[in-house]
Amino acid sequence: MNQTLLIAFPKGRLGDELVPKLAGTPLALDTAALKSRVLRIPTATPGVAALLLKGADLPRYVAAGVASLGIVGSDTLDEMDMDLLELADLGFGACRLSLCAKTGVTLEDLRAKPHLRLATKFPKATEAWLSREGLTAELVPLSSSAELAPLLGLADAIVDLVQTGGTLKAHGLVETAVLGRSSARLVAARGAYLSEPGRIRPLADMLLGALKAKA
Ligand SMILES: Nc1ncnc2c1ncn2[C@@H]1O[C@H](COP(=O)(O)OP(=O)(O)OP(=O)(O)O)[C@@H](O)[C@H]1O
Ligand SMILES: O=P(O)(O)OC[C@H]1O[C@H](OP(=O)(O)OP(=O)(O)O)[C@H](O)[C@@H]1O
Repeated sequence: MNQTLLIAFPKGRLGDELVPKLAGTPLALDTAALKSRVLRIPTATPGVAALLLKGADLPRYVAAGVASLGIVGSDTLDEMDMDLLELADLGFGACRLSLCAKTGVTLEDLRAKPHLRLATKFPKATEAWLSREGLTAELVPLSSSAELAPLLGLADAIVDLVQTGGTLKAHGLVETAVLGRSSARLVAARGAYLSEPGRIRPLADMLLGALKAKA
């Protein structure tokens, strides 16, 4: 390969799951570089490197063709209008997007509120659910620690990701409705993938093969 191929790698939870899965495979990330502050990490395959990115920024690198492939949660993809080709559901990073309220507050209680306030960093999925349910609400934009909002009166309920349910429990909250499910997806820029399949498809196969071998 004459030009380095870049894979957009997620930082955070998905990256924490992905890095060990790739250890010992052709796409293992260089451990010394991972321990440094460097954000472009060589892999075990010459000519292939990883860019460490936050989920919310990652689709942009792929859509622009800067990265040939990316790995990102479907919850993030669903919030963004990016023309990406979804190549595979990688299965890990599974969680659900749920409406959650204080224990004892039911979905009917929330429906009955004349002015419902929902705190979330998922406005698109929340608006879509509200519209399906025939409800309206004021959205309170938050980017983290949403569980505090109902406890402190900033909102009546939250729409947030739930995996183990441990964070909800620790704050006396319960799920009142599941809006959707999420897992890690392998994505490519539609144009680049279709016009240069000979370049990107072998890389996608290498990644899928590496994950399969370690499964
Ligand atoms: N319990 C969970 N809570 C949040 N995200 C989860 C969970 N389980 C799996 N995920 C996946 O991990 C992604 C979020 O990872 P993380 O919270 O580390 O994000 P990030 O990219 O650092 O963004 P931010 O800090 O803005 O949330 C989600 O988009 C989702 O696909
Ligand atoms: O069901 P659980 O397994 O407890 O996971 C759910 C929690 O994890 C995420 O938060 P994260 O730790 O990413 O922090 P954040 O509040 O900054 O998003 C999510 O927003 C929930 O708060």
